[in-house]
Amino acid sequence: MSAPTEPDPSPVVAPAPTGPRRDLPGSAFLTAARGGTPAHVPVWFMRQAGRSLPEYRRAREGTAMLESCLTPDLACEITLQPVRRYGVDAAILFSDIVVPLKVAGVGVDIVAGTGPVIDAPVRTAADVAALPHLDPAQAEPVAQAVRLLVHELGGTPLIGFAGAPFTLASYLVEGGPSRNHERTKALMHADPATWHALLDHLADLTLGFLRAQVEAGVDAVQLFDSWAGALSERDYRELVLPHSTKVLAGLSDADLPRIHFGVGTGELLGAMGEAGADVVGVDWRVPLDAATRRAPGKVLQGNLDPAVLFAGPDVVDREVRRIVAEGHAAPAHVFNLGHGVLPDTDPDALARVVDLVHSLPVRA
Ligand SMILES: Cc1c2[nH]c(c1CCC(=O)O)Cc1[nH]c(c(CCC(=O)O)c1C)Cc1[nH]c(c(CCC(=O)O)c1C)Cc1[nH]c(c(C)c1CCC(=O)O)C2
Repeated sequence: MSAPTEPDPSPVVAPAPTGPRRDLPGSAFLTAARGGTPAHVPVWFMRQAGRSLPEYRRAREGTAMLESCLTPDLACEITLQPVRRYGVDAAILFSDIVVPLKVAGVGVDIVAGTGPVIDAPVRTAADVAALPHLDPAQAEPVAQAVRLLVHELGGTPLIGFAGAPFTLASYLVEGGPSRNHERTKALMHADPATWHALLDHLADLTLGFLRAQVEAGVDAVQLFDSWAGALSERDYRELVLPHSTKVLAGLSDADLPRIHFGVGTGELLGAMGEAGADVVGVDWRVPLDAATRRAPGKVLQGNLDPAVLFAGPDVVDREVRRIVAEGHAAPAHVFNLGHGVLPDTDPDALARVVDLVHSLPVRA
């Protein structure tokens, strides 16, 4: 008879961050994200820092994407650019969802115009077992950028973020961006034990990366499960939700708003809210008054189609007014796009959106 085996010790999660978080009672973003009534409808944009801004293109000249993310002064400057230009109600840390993989030692690069590319895709149990863990010290350049930003931002809150386990797994398994996620779905269905081991590993990595940001002083976090909309609700609930729940639950003691976002997730809005988010991000496919019925009790974030910004000021004006009015059905609303700013977007179109959102009523 074999000796009883020790139970597998679950990875030790760092203790709750105890440092004082900034108190920003005047922040419209934090008030709305907590379900309160802000002085105006808060607005920020996913990918507000990036190629649509000439000052970003100048700052990035000659520096590779991941190197920019890991250079605290540069990451700080790029994060501040859209706050200065637009007067948005929140900054989002300039980083990328593959940064924690990179600093942990996974071979990954971001190829301009393509996205993240992985040197050695992860497809077997042995590949999963060989994945490195994240030592919090490896996140130091990111923590340093957060500390610089908290100092520079004054009353504007800073949103930290990470990629959710499924979206990270899709890049790792496919080896790069994928339209159909076929290798990822093959692994999850053909070898669920390896799949769950992979997602559990990524949940720990993501949580460790978010906690490093929280300890450095971010005021809210967003978990990007950008590609979750590729899944049926049934598969999402069985194969993904427990792992995203682990990440969001691991931050519950930090007392900050947690946003959960994906694209094409109309069918998943309820489940994504159940994962433990305070705020659910909605793309442009579902109007906010319908979204609030699918994710009852959740603050909503969204949901202007980023392509509408190319349709001229009258169309944008009409769409912004419609979205703010539909947002009145939710407990609170944070205005945003339904996905990231497209690189050819005219910054003046975004500036007009900010001014218009700020002028519209918070309640019906
Ligand atoms: C899926 C995903 C990635 N990265 C991210 C996601 C989740 C959000 C989403 O769904 O868009 C998250 C991300 N990436 C970036 C941010 C910056 C913060 C912000 O929102 O302003 C955030 C929040 C910077 C970036 N991340 C990237 C850029 C462009 C790089 C450049 O300027 O050359 C930026 C500003 C690169 C990147 N990184 C990724 C892609 C698909 C790309 C685009 C590839 C390209 O078109 O060149 C992976």
